[in-house]
Amino acid sequence: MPRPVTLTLSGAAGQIGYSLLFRVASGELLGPDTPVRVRMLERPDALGAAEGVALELQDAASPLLADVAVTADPRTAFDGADHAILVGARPRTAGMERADLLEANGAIFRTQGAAINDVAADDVRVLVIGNPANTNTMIAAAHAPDVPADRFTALTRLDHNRALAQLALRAGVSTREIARVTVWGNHSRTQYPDLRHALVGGRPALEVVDRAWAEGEFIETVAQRGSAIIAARGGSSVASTVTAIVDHVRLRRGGTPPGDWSSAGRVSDGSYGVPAGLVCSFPVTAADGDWHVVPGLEVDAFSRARIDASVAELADERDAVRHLGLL
Ligand SMILES: NC(=O)C1=CN([C@@H]2O[C@H](COP(=O)(O)OP(=O)(O)OC[C@H]3O[C@@H](n4cnc5c(N)ncnc54)[C@H](O)[C@@H]3O)[C@@H](O)[C@H]2O)C=CC1
Ligand SMILES: O=C([O-])CC(=O)C(=O)O
Repeated sequence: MPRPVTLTLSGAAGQIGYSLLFRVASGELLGPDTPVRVRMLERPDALGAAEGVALELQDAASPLLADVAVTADPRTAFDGADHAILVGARPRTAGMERADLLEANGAIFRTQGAAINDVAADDVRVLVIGNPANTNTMIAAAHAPDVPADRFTALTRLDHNRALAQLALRAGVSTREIARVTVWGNHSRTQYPDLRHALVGGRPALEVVDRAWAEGEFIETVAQRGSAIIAARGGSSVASTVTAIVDHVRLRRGGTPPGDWSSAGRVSDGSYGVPAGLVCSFPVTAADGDWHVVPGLEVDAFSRARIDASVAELADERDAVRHLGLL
């Protein structure tokens, strides 16, 4: 057996945490031969619930679970972390303005970023799920100056999977037949799911589905899927989010298939005209355990306008958190 890796999960007693931990125990996230030390980070008032999840995790009797611990202290939780999955966030409640949400979550991600900087393993990889995911990632990375910025990603694989599924339904094919879908921008309604470079059975997607659908209904369906799930279920996506987390981590570690790519929110280095420092979803390949932005894709006027609109929202969020002193 290889040495155990340490995985720290914030929000471990929440819906996503409750489901994800059992995918860790089964070996789906980190592989069937990797023992894991799980560190569950929760708010003080949810420690009891987190302890209950830890008891259930023990009852999974997984040979891969080397150790499970629960804490409300970020510095204890991230000590030696190889993988940090940041799910815990303050949800928007009645009467909260957008700025209140940014402020409450900004404070959480500032503290956690600083703790990761100080005590996590040197090669830590950080995946942020808690919303607003892109801006939370930017704040965490900004407070971890000793950790290379490209070790931080915001989850947009859920949006990517939603795009794959909608295209597969429209084209009447399996998602296995589809490659090179991209989600650009913010994990919000302004995101741009892009079929310009996508392939269906090796053919350009825009020769298989009609352009009006690709530029209209498709984008709206994918971008508003989170809201549609909330309206239908009375709660936000959980199982599909966990599936996307598993996809993201497995692809990063195992590599994206030749000729295909995924999407992930990355600290921009200025690629595709996205201002450096913003955390924007890009097309990405994985090799040797790292994500790389796919270079050199043509961006036509339609795509440019869509990307710019989502990037403008990211810049607004950055300005708001700067104003709050969180950057
Ligand atoms: N990026 C994406 O694709 C998606 C993001 N999300 C976001 O993921 C987040 C979590 O969703 P759920 O698990 O369904 O919510 P939830 O409310 O069931 O769980 C959140 C958990 O985080 C904990 N928490 C809050 N502040 C914390 C802190 N400072 N430290 C540690 N734990 C803390 C809470 O006590 C709670 O147990 C939400 O922000 C949601 O909007 C959800 C679906 C998709
Ligand atoms: O809006 C939410 O809280 C859930 C979410 O991010 C999504 O389903 O994409």
